[in-house]
Amino acid sequence: MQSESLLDVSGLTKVYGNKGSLFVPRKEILAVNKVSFSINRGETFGLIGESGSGKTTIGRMVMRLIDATAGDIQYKGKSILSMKKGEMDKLRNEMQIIFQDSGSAFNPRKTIGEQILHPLNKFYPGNEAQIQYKKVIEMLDVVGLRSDFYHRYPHELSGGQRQRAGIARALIVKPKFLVLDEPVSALDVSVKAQIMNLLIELQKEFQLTYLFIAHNLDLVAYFCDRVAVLSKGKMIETAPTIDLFRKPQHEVTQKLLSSILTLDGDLGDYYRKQSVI
Ligand SMILES: Nc1ncnc2c1ncn2[C@@H]1O[C@H](COP(=O)(O)OP(=O)(O)OP(=O)(O)O)[C@@H](O)[C@H]1O
Repeated sequence: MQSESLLDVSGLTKVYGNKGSLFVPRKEILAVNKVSFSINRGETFGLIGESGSGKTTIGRMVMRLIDATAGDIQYKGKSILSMKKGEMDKLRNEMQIIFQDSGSAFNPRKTIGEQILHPLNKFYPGNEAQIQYKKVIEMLDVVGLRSDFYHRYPHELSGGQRQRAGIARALIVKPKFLVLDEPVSALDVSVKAQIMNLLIELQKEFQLTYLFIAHNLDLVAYFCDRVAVLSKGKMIETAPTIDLFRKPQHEVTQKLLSSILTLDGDLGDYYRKQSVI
């Protein structure tokens, strides 16, 4: 693995708030408080913390879906916060996001194939329809869906299949960096493992770099190279995954780890086998 950094986040801060009025008092929430981290090419960097700790807000700022209040985000050494729209649009195919239920973002009235094809048309306009169609079929195959899924509608797919389709739609534009915002939280345990394995295979195949957001540690141990722990908007600990599991420094991290110790069945066994707990 190359150790050159792909993404550098420094002093990133987000304050949510209303402006206030005569009748509504001004209220501000410091959701992310001076967070800094770097992600190396090919690495999977985990961001964990309890609900409301600011993980999703960071993921969205990195994707520039929302504005940062302060700080900087550099992608390949270039500040994305100061990029003009045209420049950012070009970057959009390199940076993609997968949500908890990517399927909910699909239009219920269009087929899966049409919707996977949509970003392809946007980023690579003018390609012949037949070539575009072939690319979509190839991508369906990459994520483990048969070609007939092209003509299916979102409601005809299971949760796991929809998440596969969501991953196909993100990958069709050949991204280099993916924000995975709780990508398997909404899925059944057995499907969770399949999707996680798929993400691991895809990372190898396409040399992807991941920012993996999760609210607990149950998948982090086998998925992430390094992990950062967030609490109330602040990054309280960051370490290679194995170190974090063996020697958690912070009370919040210890608490998150203790929830794994009580895990029943497969995952608990998995961690014990790996000697991480
Ligand atoms: N659009 C918004 N307007 C106002 N406050 C918000 C908004 N989005 C998030 N917040 C607040 O910002 C803080 C961080 O929220 P965020 O969703 O980033 O946390 P999270 O760690 O991703 O939580 P979860 O695991 O529940 O998704 C919370 O206090 C939340 O209530």
